[in-house]
Amino acid sequence: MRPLCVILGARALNITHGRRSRNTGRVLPTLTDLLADAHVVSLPMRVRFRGITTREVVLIEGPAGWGEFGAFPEYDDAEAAQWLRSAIESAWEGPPPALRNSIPVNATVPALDAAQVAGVLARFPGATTAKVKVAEPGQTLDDDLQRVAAVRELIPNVRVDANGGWTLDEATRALEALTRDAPLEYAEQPCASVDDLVELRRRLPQIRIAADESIRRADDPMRVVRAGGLDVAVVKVAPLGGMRPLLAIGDQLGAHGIPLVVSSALDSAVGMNAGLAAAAALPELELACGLGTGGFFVRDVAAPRELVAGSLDVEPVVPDMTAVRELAALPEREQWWRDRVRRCYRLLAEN
Ligand SMILES: O=C(O)CCC(=O)c1ccccc1C(=O)O
Ligand SMILES: [Mg+2]
Repeated sequence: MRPLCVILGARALNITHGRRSRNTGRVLPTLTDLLADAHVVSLPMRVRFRGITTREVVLIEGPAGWGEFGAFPEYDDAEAAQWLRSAIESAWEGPPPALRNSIPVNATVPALDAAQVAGVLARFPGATTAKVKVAEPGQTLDDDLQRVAAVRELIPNVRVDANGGWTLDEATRALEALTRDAPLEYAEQPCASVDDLVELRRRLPQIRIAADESIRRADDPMRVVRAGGLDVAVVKVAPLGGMRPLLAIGDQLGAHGIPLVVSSALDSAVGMNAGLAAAAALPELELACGLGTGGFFVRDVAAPRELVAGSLDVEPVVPDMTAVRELAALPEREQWWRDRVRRCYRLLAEN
């Protein structure tokens, strides 16, 4: 009788507390517990975004709530492990203390025809800032100019996101053209390299430059800051390893006087909880966040969050288990994600 109690007790302890890493101070559950309540879902999208039309993520339930693991499929395990760390933080530690309960978000406009712009913006009621994708492979500067003009007719405050798609000279020409009739709030990742961002800021001192990939995909997210490559920092919870790591980087950016924009990685309603919680915990928030992409899904794992006067409520949502079942990924995709969780978990357990 007695040994059995000890075994059950130890297991219960694992489920509720996991193990706290001596190096990082963060909680690591057992792999068994991590996979016990993991659900792989495939969410159909209304529009092509980042070249994809369905978004697959793993939802993980832990003692503190739900977390999401959705590292983009082409990312290697070392990079994806940060996203798993983030999912574990949400499910085993929960959100940091909130300083606000509602977050203003930007409308996000994919690289569509100008004629489709009004339809997209209709999904962002009350938004006063729009982020427009530009520099899409296969499109021209003229396509970008027409799309941005169509957006400005409905939402004058526009930021653009090139996802590093321009060379230095292309960026210079494009941003001059895009600011001929009206200013841009900022230009997000116009070029891929930090050196080009630095030089672009020197060439176009009147246009604010934001860094996204130079933060989220860098070994050292502060390098672009030290180099002087940005005016605004776009930060995402999962690639930075969680809400608390995001807040720690936010502290450092704040010390440099750089404002933050918390943005989604095309997260499901569960992943969006973490983005909203991180934005709610920032000491300062002056710019609209990129957390309004939930409307891109035909169906999400919870009822869509309503945008009220351009803002989203911070209150976490829990997945609707009927939706989770109906949105379940195909068996081979489920296996692929579970294997990826195992590999990334091993990387986390080593550190
Ligand atoms: O910031 C937004 O408005 C939406 C999020 C977004 O654009 C995005 C979503 C998934 C992957 C990359 C990006 C990006 O900012 O480049
Ligand atoms: Mg971006």
